[in-house]
Amino acid sequence: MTEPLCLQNLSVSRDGKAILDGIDLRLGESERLAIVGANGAGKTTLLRSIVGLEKPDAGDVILFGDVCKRERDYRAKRPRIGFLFQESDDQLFCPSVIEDVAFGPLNTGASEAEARLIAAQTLECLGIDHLAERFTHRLSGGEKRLVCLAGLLAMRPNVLLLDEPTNGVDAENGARLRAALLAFPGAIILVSHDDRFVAEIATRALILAEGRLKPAEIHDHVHSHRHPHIHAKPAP
Ligand SMILES: Nc1ncnc2c1ncn2[C@@H]1O[C@H](COP(=O)(O)OP(=O)(O)OP(=O)(O)O)[C@@H](O)[C@H]1O
Repeated sequence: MTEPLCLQNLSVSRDGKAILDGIDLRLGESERLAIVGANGAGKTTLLRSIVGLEKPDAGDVILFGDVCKRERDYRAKRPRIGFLFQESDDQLFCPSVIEDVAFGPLNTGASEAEARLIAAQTLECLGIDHLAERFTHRLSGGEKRLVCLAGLLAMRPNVLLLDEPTNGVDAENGARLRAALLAFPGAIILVSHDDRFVAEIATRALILAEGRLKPAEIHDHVHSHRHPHIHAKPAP
């Protein structure tokens, strides 16, 4: 498959302030890349730029080998990219869980019966089939995260962009999330402040600071307790 994502010299600013300042990034087709950095560093802005929700001042977003400039370029690629928003309530909009997860397949041509079957299978794979008939707005924060992920996985995307997937997720659902991501065959960009989760999932890490991406090292070592760290790589 063609490389799913390439950013070339991408710059995005807001109110005259550079948020992303000449970002270059290539993502391999089954790579799991973590992007870490301080609050406000621009991680969400970077994810939004990838799917065309931010308009760059300069540079190129190349998705699956095609340069995307206009909304219709991005629209053609979005079904292949699952974007987990930082806020689950921005993502869930159907009354019941099963309807929400079936929405994507239904919207891309599956029959109602097929879409519900895909949704039921996806919920089962994630170990949350017991939530199928629940009202989405009555789920807990952690349950909502898993249901949002189910909605993305039901689309069988090539890439997942995950903005703080473990927010509000307890240990049991965290284990479900981890298993699902490790089994996912496509590429992942994981934005997270959860160093332990990053250490478990990511095959590469980058730090976003001052609008630029720098290589990071992932350490996951044991003292008296397990204690993962992620920090900037020393200059060569
Ligand atoms: N809609 C907006 N309008 C104006 N400024 C914004 C908007 N959204 C974000 N910003 C600003 O852009 C900068 C980057 O925000 P962004 O959400 O990308 O950071 P982040 O690294 O994802 O932060 P966090 O770790 O807190 O989620 C911040 O200074 C933020 O205040």
